Amino acid sequence: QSVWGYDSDNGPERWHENYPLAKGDKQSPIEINSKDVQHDSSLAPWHASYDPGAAKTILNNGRTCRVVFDDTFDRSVLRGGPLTGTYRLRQLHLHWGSSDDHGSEHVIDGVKYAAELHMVHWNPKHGNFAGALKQPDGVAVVGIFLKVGKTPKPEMKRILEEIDNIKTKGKEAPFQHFDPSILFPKSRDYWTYHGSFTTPPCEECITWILLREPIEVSSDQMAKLRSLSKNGENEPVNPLVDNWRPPQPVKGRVVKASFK
Ligand SMILES: COc1cccc(N2C=Cc3cc(S(N)(=O)=O)sc3S2(=O)=O)c1
Ligand SMILES: [Zn+2]
Repeated sequence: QSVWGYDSDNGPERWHENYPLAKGDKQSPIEINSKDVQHDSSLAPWHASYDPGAAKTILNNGRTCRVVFDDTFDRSVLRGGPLTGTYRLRQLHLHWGSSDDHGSEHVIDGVKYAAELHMVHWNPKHGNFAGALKQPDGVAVVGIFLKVGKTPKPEMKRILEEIDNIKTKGKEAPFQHFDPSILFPKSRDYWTYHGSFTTPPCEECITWILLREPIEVSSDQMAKLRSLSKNGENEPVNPLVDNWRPPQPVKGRVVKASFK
C-alpha cells in the first residue's frame, strides 16, 4: 500500500498527514463558477511548439497513465498566455472516474467531465524540475477536459492503443513520434489561476491553464482507460479508476478568463 493514493485509508482527505502543503490556501483543483471569473483582455494567447521526437515512454505508475518527454533542453515548449518565459514539456497524464459522469479534477459550473488530461511544463530558469517546484512560477499545467460523445477525437487513439501494454503498475512501453498538441481542441480559450499539484507533494507552484473546450472521447475509450490496474502483475486486480482529487477551497483567488 503506497503512502498516498485515492482509497479510503490513503486518499485526499488524509494526504495532509504526510504532506502538510495539502492544507495550503492555493490548492488545486478548484470549482470554477463562470459568474466569479474575471475576463482579462490583457491575457495573451498561449502557444505550444512540441517536437514529436521528444516523446519517450508511456507508463502505468499505479496512480495514472503517464507519457514522458525529453525535457533536457527547450525541445517541446509552452509560452505566452499568462506565462513569462518558456516552459518545457515534461510529461502528460490523466485523471478519470469509474463511470462517464465524473472523473475530472476541476469542475466547471457544476459540470464534472469524464476525465481531465494534464500536460506538465516547468520553467528552466529555475535550473531543474526540483528547483522549479519551489517557485510560484515554476510549473505550468495545461488541462484539457474529456467529454464522452458521439464523435470521439481520433488523436486519443494513440495513447489508448498503448494501454494493453501497460495494464499493471510499473509497466512501461516505448512511446515515440507523438506530438501532444494534436490533442488540443479547436478553441484556444482558457481559464487561468494559481494553484498546486493535485497530488502530493501538493506544492503551490503551478500556473493552471484550463482549456474551455473539451475534447470528445467515446464511452469505449473511457472503458479502455478504466481497464488499467493499480496493482502490479500477479497481484489481486485493483482497477485504476477515480484517481481524481476533489475541488479545494478557492480562498479568495481570482480565476481569469481569456474570453468574454
Ligand atoms: C519531485 O517529484 C515530483 C514533485 C512534484 C510532482 C511530481 N509529479 C508527480 C505528480 C504530479 C501531479 C501533477 S498534476 N495532477 O497537478 O498535474 S504533475 C505531477 S509530476 O510533476 O509528475 C513529482
Ligand atoms: Zn494531473
